[in-house]
Amino acid sequence: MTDVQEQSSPGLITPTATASTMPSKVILSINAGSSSLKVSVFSYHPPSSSDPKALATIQVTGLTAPPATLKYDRGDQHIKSQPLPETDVNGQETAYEYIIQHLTSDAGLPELSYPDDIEFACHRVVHSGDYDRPVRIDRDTFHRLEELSDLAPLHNAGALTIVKAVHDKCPKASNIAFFDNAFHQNLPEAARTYAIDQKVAKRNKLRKYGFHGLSYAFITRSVAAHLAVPAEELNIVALHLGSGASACCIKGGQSIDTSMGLTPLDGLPGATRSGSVDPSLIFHFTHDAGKLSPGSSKGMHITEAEEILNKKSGWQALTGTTDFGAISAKAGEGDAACKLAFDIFVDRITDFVAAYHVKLGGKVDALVFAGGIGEKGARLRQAVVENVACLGFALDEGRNTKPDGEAVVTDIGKEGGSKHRVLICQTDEQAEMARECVQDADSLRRPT
Ligand SMILES: Nc1ncnc2c1ncn2[C@@H]1O[C@H](COP(=O)(O)OP(=O)(O)O)[C@@H](O)[C@H]1O
Ligand SMILES: CC(=O)OP(=O)(O)O
Ligand SMILES: [Mg+2]
Repeated sequence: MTDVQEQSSPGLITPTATASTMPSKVILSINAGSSSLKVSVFSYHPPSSSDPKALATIQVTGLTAPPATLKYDRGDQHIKSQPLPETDVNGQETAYEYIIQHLTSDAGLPELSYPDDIEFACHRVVHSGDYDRPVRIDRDTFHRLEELSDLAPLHNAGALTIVKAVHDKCPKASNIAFFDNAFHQNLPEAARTYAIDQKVAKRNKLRKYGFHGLSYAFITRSVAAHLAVPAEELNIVALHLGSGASACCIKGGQSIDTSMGLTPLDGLPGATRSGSVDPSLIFHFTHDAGKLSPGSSKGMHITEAEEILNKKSGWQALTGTTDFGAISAKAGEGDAACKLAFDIFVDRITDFVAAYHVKLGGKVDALVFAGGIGEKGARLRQAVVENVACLGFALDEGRNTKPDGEAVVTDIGKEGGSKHRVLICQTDEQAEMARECVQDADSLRRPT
């Protein structure tokens, strides 16, 4: 990748001229994570359903560890990285406004000069309840997804704020929701059922849903292609380690278990999340567990218990920062709190890798690291692989510390010394949405 100066503002191009000179259509793929907003711009040529072409990716990261940082890549050029003043960008909504303004005023991206150039806006919606396929968001679906905000308190509301902004500012775009839990829809009954009164469970839809599914779908396809194995035959243990972290056991290309549950709180700890704890712990932590937290809003009711476990725990509570890169570095320098946070993460990840290795009967094509920490955290990968060495995993130290930054999938396993492959996959939830969108474009497009 080369660094280039950003081009100045575009000259005025009329929407008609844009449409007549640009026969391709633009897809905006929007991924509202718990600490970041990542937006990619794609073009595609209807009616072709071949993979859309990535034009640009812009991301605001570190929303929970201000100042947030902007990173912008167009084509294969890195355009800029810069911190953003907290007064300008301090949450999903302001981040989106900043991003769309930035994209439409970049002369180097003539395909997206006006909001109306966007045909499809794809939104990553973490919790879908019962929807198992992407849906066009109309008034009815919007309200149904709004009702689920309580179950994904760090995600759904932020994503829906952006849906509203796109709807207001780009009225011609079709807004499509892609669901993070859809990949896990065929979890075996024993894996998805909690041992509670089944009448209540069914009535209130209390079961394991699992998340990070767009990422796991991308990982499954990319790793299968890399290993030249049909996706339907691929067995992997995949780790999506970002601000929210999860593990997934993928057998024959399908999720057969995953660490997140009814909500993204369960399983591994994260930036501000506790991960699994004894459910009784919260009643000893505070007597106000069941009271509504002041963080509740009209559209989202969360209790003190949920506020504490989702937003006041994890790396933030243990170390004072949500930046796992910094925690890793300080752990290496001997900082006790950071070392403990690092060791807790490694310990919990180890448990899932071991359990999923057994669920796959030891027939594991690869252990796959993905997400911000999985892709960039060499120390973390090394510590995890050392812990599961007895299962037949080993790293090539050189490739682990200096993986190929450009490849989607990189092999970091020890050649001849690792029974199972160890891979890094640069996962791309935005690309996954755009690809699924193009494949179903005719049924997803809003009627004219
Ligand atoms: N070099 C690094 N080593 C370990 N972790 C890193 C590194 N660089 C970034 N990270 C971490 O990646 C996490 C963000 O992951 P990402 O997948 O982008 O988040 P999100 O869940 O918001 O999509 C943050 O905790 C960040 O500190
Ligand atoms: C589901 C989830 O936790 O997502 P993220 O890691 O993007 O916050
Ligand atoms: Mg993410």
